[in-house]
Amino acid sequence: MERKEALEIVKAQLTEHRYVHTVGVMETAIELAKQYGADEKKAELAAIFHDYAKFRPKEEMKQVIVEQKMPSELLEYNGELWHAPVGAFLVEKEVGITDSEILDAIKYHTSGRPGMTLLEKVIYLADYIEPGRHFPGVEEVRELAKEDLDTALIKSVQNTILFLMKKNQPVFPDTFHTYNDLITNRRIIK
Ligand SMILES: Nc1ncnc2c1ncn2[C@@H]1O[C@H](COP(=O)(O)OP(=O)(O)O)[C@@H](O)[C@H]1O
Ligand SMILES: [Fe+2]
Repeated sequence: MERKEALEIVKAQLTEHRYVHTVGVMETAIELAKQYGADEKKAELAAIFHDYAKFRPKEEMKQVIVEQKMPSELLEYNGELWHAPVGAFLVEKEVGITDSEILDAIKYHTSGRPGMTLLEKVIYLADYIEPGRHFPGVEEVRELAKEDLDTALIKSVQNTILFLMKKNQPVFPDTFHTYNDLITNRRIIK
């Protein structure tokens, strides 16, 4: 699918603000893909559609999670997590994208998962550091992303966990597992 068509499709699903964010993620994801050797076209499409389901009603997302037999544990945690797996499902069903690497990058863009693929890492990180993001710690992660993908990813996952914990919010465990996986495998390499 061409970029223009993909952007038109997703624009209809998003607010203007979220659309601008999406274009930022797209540009950042392509840059990261170039830098770290991921598939640029897949990065482009995964980025464009990563927040496809962001504004679906909570009830609709809940229904998809139940009907598609996604982990029911998701329903016990922040509803903000749901748009990622539900988005992957709807992008296949409604947009017709069938590439499993693209769909998985959408599916895991919020929680991460142990054993993330290169493309999944690129999308997670691009979502975190795109130029429209302004929050404490983002500049440090932008700098790390210039040097090493996993180091930047670890920092962004740590920041996300710390952010939730400081607000006394529950943390969906996949994000802890992502952190443990990244930090453990990095130690083996070093
Ligand atoms: N492990 C987690 N447990 C609970 N909430 C999480 C977890 N990881 C991320 N979130 C929350 O999910 C929300 C959406 O995250 P994300 O999809 O990365 O960004 P965006 O808001 O751009 O869609 C954020 O508010 C974040 O704090
Ligand atoms: Fe998102």
